[in-house]
Amino acid sequence: MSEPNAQKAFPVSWEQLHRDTRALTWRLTAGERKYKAIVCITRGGLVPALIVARELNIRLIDTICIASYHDYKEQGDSQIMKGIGPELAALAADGGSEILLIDDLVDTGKTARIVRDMLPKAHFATVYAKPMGRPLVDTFVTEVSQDTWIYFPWDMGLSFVPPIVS
Ligand SMILES: O=P(O)(O)OC[C@H]1O[C@H](OP(=O)(O)OP(=O)(O)O)[C@H](O)[C@@H]1O
Ligand SMILES: O=c1[nH]c(=O)c2nc[nH]c2[nH]1
Ligand SMILES: [Mg+2]
Repeated sequence: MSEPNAQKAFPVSWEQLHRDTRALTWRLTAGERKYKAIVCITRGGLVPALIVARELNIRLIDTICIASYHDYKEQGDSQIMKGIGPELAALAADGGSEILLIDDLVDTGKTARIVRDMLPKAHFATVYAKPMGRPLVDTFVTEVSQDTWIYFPWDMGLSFVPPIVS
């Protein structure tokens, strides 16, 4: 995130994520392109990839395992722990024109740049986008400002909320 001190919160429930990811899939079906495989960027891309795979009836799914936010909200060096597997070598050979790359969001675009370099012809889709990363995404659903932190349902739990007026 470019402005770590100026933060707005954008909490996303499971239902909203499901709805937004279905909306992403509808956008993906609007184009002519057909995909033979999904490559999701773990871990955040796993849940959207499940939903898109179900909607597009794609069963060939691989992962690229990258971590860059080691401490909460603090970006460090990107660690690539796994690239695409040998089963997808033939599909990746032309740069991935029949591969759909999925992540939950783009923020600074650092992760997106790494996967785009690996598969330059793949279609890159995310559910959410921030302005710095947006030019690197082919299809997304909702844009939030750069100083917004998106809270995903797997990172949250039910807790007491103090009344507005006390
Ligand atoms: O555009 P960027 O600034 O690179 O940020 C976006 C990436 O950051 C998050 O992943 P993270 O590295 O936190 O790992 P995770 O998916 O395992 O939570 C998110 O899931 C994206 O992959
Ligand atoms: O849960 C998250 N929310 C975000 O807004 C974000 N940006 C990068 N990585 C992120 N992870
Ligand atoms: Mg991630």
